[in-house]
Amino acid sequence: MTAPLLVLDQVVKHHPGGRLGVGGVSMTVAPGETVGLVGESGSGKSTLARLALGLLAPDSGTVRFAGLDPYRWRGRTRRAARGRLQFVPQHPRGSLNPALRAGRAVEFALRAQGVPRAERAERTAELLRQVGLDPALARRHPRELSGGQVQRVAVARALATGPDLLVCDEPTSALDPRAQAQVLDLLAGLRERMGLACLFISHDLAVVRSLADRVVVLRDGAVVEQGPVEALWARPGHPYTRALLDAAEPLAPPPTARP
Ligand SMILES: Nc1ncnc2c1ncn2[C@@H]1O[C@H](COP(=O)(O)OP(=O)(O)OP(=O)(O)O)[C@@H](O)[C@H]1O
Repeated sequence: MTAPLLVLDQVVKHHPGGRLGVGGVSMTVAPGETVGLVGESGSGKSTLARLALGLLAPDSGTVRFAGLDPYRWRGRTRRAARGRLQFVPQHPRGSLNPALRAGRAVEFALRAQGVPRAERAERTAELLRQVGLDPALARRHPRELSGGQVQRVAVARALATGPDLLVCDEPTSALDPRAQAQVLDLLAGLRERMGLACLFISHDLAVVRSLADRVVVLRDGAVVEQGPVEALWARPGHPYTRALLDAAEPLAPPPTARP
């Protein structure tokens, strides 16, 4: 069996003030696998994402990406490993500099990876095409792009470093249904074409069902249940999962299915 890319083992994290973020979480993401992380607001999803990305240190337990502790990456290891693990945020407008044209955001990511200046414009155009955007949009500022287009730029920027795993924290929840369906299609396509693994965080179970291979259900910082997506939908083993499923809205139809 292939070794998992991301491993969390008995991870505990309290926030300042003593509030529990996650309390003993163990989970994995295998190469090429999409794992949905679901749970109500405050269940610990974002805390877990930040631990996985090495932005927070666990109080106890271990986090490993490709066998290394992402919180302790330094120097050259950091640059190489950081490129393999990328983040797609909920509000990409907030993570793109409003003063910079969209293409520059992607170029900066390429520069950080040591891509020579002469190659950056062409690589940027390639990446924008890869996420379904016209490379001419590279010249626009974020305010001149739709929410869905900005999110695609954020994905292009994440792809610039050649990642093995994307951590996506509610990447579609700020989008209208049409843009949401397009970004979900994009992520599904990246998995098919590039074998990209994804830790996909969402409170929206219909979205998770459409994308994930496996689901991890968090409640109050603990995993109440995890398993393959269809098995979990057919036979939720925990009343909390059942309640989440009962409360789930059906996913809006993809744009092509609309009149
Ligand atoms: N920086 C912080 N300081 C103090 N407490 C925090 C901090 N970040 C998160 N928490 C607390 O940790 C718990 C888990 O929060 P977290 O943001 O991880 O949950 P979540 O499932 O991502 O929620 P949401 O869906 O609302 O984003 C919550 O009780 C939250 O109030």
